[in-house]
Amino acid sequence: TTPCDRPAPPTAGLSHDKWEIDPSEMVLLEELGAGQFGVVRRGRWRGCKDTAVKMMKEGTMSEDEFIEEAKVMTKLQHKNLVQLYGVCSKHRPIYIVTEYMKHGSLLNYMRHPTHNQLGPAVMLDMCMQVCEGMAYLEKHNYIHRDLAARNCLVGAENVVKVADFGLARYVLDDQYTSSGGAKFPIKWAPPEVLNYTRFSSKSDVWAFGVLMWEVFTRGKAPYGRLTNPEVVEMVQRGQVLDKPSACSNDIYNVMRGCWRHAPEERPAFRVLREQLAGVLAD
Ligand SMILES: CNC(=O)Nc1cc(-c2cccc(-n3cnc4cc(C(C)(C)C)ccc4c3=O)c2C)cn(C)c1=O
Repeated sequence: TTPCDRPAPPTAGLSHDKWEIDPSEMVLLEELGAGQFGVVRRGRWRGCKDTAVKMMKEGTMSEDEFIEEAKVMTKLQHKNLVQLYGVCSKHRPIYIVTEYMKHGSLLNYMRHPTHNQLGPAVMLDMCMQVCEGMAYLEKHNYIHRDLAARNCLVGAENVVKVADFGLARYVLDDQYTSSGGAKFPIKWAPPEVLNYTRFSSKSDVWAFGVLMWEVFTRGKAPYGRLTNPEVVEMVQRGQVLDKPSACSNDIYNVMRGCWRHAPEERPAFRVLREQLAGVLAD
């Protein structure tokens, strides 16, 4: 039998005993795109397991710290998290090997004309799936730090999973890491992150509210063409995003709860899950 028929290892890793993946068992296929760390390609492990392989461009990531953290990340396993299978760290560039999601990013999926017909029920279900994955991270005291529709991925049957959780900590580009940098995700950041870069699961909740807005506007850019300084000014003043037309008042009230100025006033993901379930039922 092909190795994929072997019973799955008790852990998420691709091999039975370690997170170190043997690159000779990985066939690299087409390029999927480029992210913060360089090129990502589809891969085939041991001839049958679909994977995505991030090939870490030199100087983009603090690699040793990440390799240490990878052991923790591979233990985070949930149906709405993109599974980290392991790393190839014995050569340069190092590879980060994860589960493959065939429809790509949630943002592009929502913007795609054929998915533009997705109704509010499907949109709400997608938000609920992201919420489930985030509630799991919250339970494990794990902060994403860059939750947005672009950092979620879509698989078969509208399955949505949260990707690249925690990786922001290992980015070396200070255009991305400093709140004044051009690549800092200002439009997904709450006041305490804008002012003190104080990340928490409650700052992930703020970002989740913006992700809900992205989903219900079918992939619009939050705050339109406003510049980052203009958005910072608006958010400090307590002004929040308007209700998307595809969104009911109940759903918009859930979003607004995520945008309360004080982090402790925002609902935890485990509470958001109940709120969204309540709306689903209506
Ligand atoms: C058609 N199907 C697909 O394309 N599937 C897939 C595309 C990607 C993919 C392709 C290119 C770039 C990126 N990408 C994007 N943003 C990133 C952002 C960060 C942070 C640190 C800024 C959050 C880190 C890494 C990345 C990153 O690797 C991804 C996730 C990953 N996976 C697992 C797929 O199944």
